[in-house]
Amino acid sequence: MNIEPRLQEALATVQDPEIRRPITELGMVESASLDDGTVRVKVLLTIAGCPMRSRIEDDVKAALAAVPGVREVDLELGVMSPEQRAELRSSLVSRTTPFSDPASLTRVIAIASGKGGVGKSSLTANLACAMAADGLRVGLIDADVHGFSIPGLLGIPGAKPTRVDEMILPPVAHGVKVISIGMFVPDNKPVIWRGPMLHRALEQFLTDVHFGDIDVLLLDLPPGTGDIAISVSQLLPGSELVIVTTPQAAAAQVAERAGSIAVQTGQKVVGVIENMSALVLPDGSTMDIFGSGGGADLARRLSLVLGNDVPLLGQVALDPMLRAGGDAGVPLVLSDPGSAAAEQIIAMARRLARRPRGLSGKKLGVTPL
Ligand SMILES: Nc1ncnc2c1ncn2[C@@H]1O[C@H](COP(=O)(O)OP(=O)(O)OP(=O)(O)O)[C@@H](O)[C@H]1O
Repeated sequence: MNIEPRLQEALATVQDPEIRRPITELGMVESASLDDGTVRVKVLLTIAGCPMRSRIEDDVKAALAAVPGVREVDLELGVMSPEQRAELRSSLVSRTTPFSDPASLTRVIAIASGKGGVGKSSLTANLACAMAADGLRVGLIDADVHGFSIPGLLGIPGAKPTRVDEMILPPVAHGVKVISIGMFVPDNKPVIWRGPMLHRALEQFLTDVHFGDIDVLLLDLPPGTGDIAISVSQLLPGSELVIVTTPQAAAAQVAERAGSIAVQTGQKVVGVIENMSALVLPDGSTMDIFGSGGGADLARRLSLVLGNDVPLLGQVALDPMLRAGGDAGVPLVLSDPGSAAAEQIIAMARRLARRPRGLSGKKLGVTPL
């Protein structure tokens, strides 16, 4: 198809909001021509009833209207044929788990905890948003199969992924591509799957969900050392672990077990986060509701057990606003980035995402002359 360069250029600025690639690259522009100030353009949606229809419509019209000499935009919307969809799918999806490829440059970080309720999901949601706000391309898998809460924490409780045949497009919240097992079970029903089913579900997330090129993939693991933690280590052998604990000694002891699985799985524990640290009272004094020292203690013990330095990445104070941000679906790092708890999380997000990475063994995609 021959499209005038000026129109082609304008249309290339329009992205499919879910796939996040220019519509010109996705075969969505069937035709476009300029005649006496009027552009006639036909755009093909990936599926009938595409939820992004009006957004694409608006973006195409705005992009073309800005081309000098264009007075009117006559936009026709169509739907891709099954063959066109198959072509799009094969250009986007690899049937293997892309993140397990040793050449993948996506950093995969699984957030784990020993006990439940220590704030692992809240921190994962905040870390993901902090990274995205920093300009990184971020994916987030809510693998907390029995206690999935990420969609709610990110303000998209009822969101469903768009399916294009076998390809699954993750909803985007606050710039983060999110997929959760909760998006596939109707009416908040409990997930009663065990081992092999969970493994298969995770595998499907990793192969069929189109995250595209992302810098970081975060996984919110269930608490403890169950099936999912093992599956993550098998499906993503290069993944790293962050362990969340409270300052309480008993919680840190349970968390040590979650971190110690790295001895068996060969994963690297890249740090400990202490959450629910001292509450700052209105008069400026502090109160250690859950005791103190658990994070530093856990980091020290894991360093001994694993034989490498496991740092305490940071301490996040108990902060009612952090809880309120989760309830409202707007993580604290976005609603009040200047608060002490948000600053801690933002600093940890930078530390985790911006670590220099060893490139040994990775294909760089360049050929020396
Ligand atoms: N730093 C904090 N200050 C105040 N409230 C917090 C903080 N961190 C987490 N919370 C609150 O504690 C509760 C538990 O947090 P969250 O659901 O994130 O824990 P979790 O470890 O993911 O639990 P589970 O794995 O069992 O689902 C939530 O109500 C959350 O809003």
